[in-house]
Amino acid sequence: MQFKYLNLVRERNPLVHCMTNIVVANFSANGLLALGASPFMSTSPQEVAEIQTFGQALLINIGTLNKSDVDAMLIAGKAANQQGIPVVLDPVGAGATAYRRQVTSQLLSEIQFTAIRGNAAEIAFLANVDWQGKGVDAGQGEANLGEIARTAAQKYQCIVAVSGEIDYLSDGKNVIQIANGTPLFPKITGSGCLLGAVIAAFLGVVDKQDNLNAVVEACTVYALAGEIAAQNLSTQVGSFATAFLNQLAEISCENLTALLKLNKENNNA
Ligand SMILES: Nc1ncnc2c1ncn2[C@@H]1O[C@H](COP(=O)(O)OP(=O)(O)O)[C@@H](O)[C@H]1O
Ligand SMILES: Cc1ncsc1CCOP(=O)(O)O
Ligand SMILES: [Mg+2]
Repeated sequence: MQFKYLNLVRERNPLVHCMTNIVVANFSANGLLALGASPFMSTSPQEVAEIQTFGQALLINIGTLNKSDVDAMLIAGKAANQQGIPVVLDPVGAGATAYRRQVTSQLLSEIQFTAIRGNAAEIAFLANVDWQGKGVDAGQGEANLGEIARTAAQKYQCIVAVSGEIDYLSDGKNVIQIANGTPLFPKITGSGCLLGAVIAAFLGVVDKQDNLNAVVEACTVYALAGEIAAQNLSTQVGSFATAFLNQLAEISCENLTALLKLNKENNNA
């Protein structure tokens, strides 16, 4: 695999408008800054359409919802669609409550997303596949995650990334697996949410036809940064969060190839 978009993110410093949850806002902004992007956090209905006239990508994350935020997400998503700006959905806890189910369905019917990033439970819900989620966590299930990614990508006509021990990415046709990462990731809150923001940053520097490659590179760089950061840390989750932010800033395309566990498993659906 050739890494080409990471340097582009650092050169272009894309402005990523994050409509994200209150738990992860600070971590997400720090992660984007470390990577080389420019975070702008806002959920004000009065200004979110205007932001799409100068931003390079929009992230909509439903982690902590309220009516004003949902109104703003709909305004921002439609404005981004009009401006041709990539929009990423993180459907946090999508199937967990009736309100989240209703909001997710409304967002998906009124906004065309460029990519959706969620854990197994969240994307299984979108694909209408049985899975036992636990609040915002992935929970338990038996279904084939590559197929879930592919089904959701076909259904919503976008790139879908199912993150976890192995990430499964699909454009509705190809399914790509990334087996890098570290078990320390699920021990810090916001590691999935920041991944959605990082995907948005990568999408903000590429042409449409490169969207799948950009999402693959975003997830790969992210998982490898975590893997490198976790070396020698054992169970020190607090240190991991700091070391991971450092790695997002320090990781370079040159030292990635040897560690890579990437598998383009199935291109024939
Ligand atoms: N057990 C694991 N081993 C290695 N990497 C993991 C593991 N669980 C999650 N990851 C990585 O953590 C990051 C966040 O994904 P995830 O934990 O699935 O998100 P969420 O917080 O939304 O549930 C991804 O880069 C994913 O590859
Ligand atoms: C704990 C929590 N509760 C509502 S949103 C949120 C953050 C979830 O972040 P992530 O999915 O990245 O761990
Ligand atoms: Mg999540």
